[in-house]
Amino acid sequence: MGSNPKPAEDLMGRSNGVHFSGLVSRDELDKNGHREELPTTSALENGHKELREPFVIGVGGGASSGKTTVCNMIIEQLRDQRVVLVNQESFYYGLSDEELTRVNEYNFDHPGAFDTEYLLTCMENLKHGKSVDMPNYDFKTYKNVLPPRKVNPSDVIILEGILVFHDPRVRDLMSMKIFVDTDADVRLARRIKRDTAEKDRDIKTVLDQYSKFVKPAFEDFILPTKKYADIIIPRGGDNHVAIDLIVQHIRTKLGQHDLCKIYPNLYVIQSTFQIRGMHTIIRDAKTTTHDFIFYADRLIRLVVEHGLGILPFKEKQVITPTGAVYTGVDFSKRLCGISVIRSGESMENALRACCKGIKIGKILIHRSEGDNGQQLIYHNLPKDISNRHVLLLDPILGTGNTAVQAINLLLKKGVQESNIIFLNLISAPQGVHVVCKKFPRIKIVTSEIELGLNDEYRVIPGMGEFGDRYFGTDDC
Ligand SMILES: O=P(O)(O)OC[C@H]1O[C@H](OP(=O)(O)OP(=O)(O)O)[C@H](O)[C@@H]1O
Ligand SMILES: O=c1cc[nH]c(=O)[nH]1
Repeated sequence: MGSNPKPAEDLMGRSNGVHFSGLVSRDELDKNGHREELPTTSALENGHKELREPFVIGVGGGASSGKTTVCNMIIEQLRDQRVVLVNQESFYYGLSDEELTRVNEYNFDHPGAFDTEYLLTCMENLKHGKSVDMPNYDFKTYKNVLPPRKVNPSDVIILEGILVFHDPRVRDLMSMKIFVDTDADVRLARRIKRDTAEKDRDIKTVLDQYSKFVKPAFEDFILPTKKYADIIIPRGGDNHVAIDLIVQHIRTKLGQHDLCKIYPNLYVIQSTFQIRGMHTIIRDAKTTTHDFIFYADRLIRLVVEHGLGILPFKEKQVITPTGAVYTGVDFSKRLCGISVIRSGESMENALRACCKGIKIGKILIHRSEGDNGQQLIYHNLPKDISNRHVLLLDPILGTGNTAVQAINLLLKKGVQESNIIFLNLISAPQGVHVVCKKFPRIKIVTSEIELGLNDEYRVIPGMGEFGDRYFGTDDC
């Protein structure tokens, strides 16, 4: 089996010399302005090589074998990871006018029906941390339509399609290859049901297409790729045991690079769709100040509660109104908050709302351009700070230089390193490394770990200048 597309006549299921002349190639899309430039800002382009490579999963198998269900189940179970799904079908070549007149004779199950070169480019870019413009193939018009779908790099990339294991170059990008193996009669029954209900086709047309293209293509091109699979899932999405095992394996693989494994004092709050939703809003450049404050406050409250949750505790027993004994814990008493002016001040209200009457001090550090221009300008700290647990408040951990200055001051004032809990909304891996290496006993609590920093030491993807967005000074 070769990776070269067959000539056009095979795609049309005949040998009458029809050519691909009318097909829209990816290059033409470029020339016609159908595709935007790839963004230049990406973590890897900026040389942050310690970023982990995404885990690329290929999910192949015959048409209607249950690949989509398998992918959805994996995505659902990996909900705390960034996962992006790439469909091979998005890379169908658009049909020429000539081909459109005899669409029933076009072989959509042939490897040559896909623009594998562009698929490869997109996958390579995603794998190397770059965003891509995914083509938008329209199944009604059989054409590529605008706009393309912008896809950002993720921790996990799933490439799904009937022929994703056909080209060795695409296979080589995959960390795991899954073949969904479903009996031919089940696949045919599903196809008849789907095409008659959703595509308004009659049974005869469906069966004709099946015997002319789908079945031979399965035998000639799809089934032979089964041997490349690391895992073969019989019964597709019905096989919950297989999917649980796959997800566990992916988690283990991702965990090998997990900052939390390297630094046990780093706490990333457990993600939920609510938390992802709040992040989606505050990261969106179009979000209004009002909404930014609302959702940043919600997230900050979660981070603050999580931070309070790792304070030491003493056991305490109380008598409930029923006269029974309840064995619980007593809150830590000697606490204070220290906010890094000005973004850290956005976290004070949440801390006050959780800890009645808590003392809050402030530190002002001037962050000049670049990555090491920090200068301590002002501080106002509780006099007895050395006897307290300190919740250090700053929503952004970027290079870590501001945090290092702030923590050095706290240590100089006699605070024990192990009594400092640094609360962030988002943390760049670079900042985590800097802070955790220098102060191995402090604890960091954050709601998301970022991809990295750009050339200007801004967090990527980040949320821009937090202080300006929160305090409404971004138009000044
Ligand atoms: O880890 P670093 O690279 O040092 O960056 C993080 C610092 O940058 C932000 O403050 P900024 O200087 O934007 O000031 P602001 O809070 O007054 O807006 C943030 O609140 C941190 O204090
Ligand atoms: O991306 C960044 C970096 C530092 N401070 C911010 O507010 N945003």
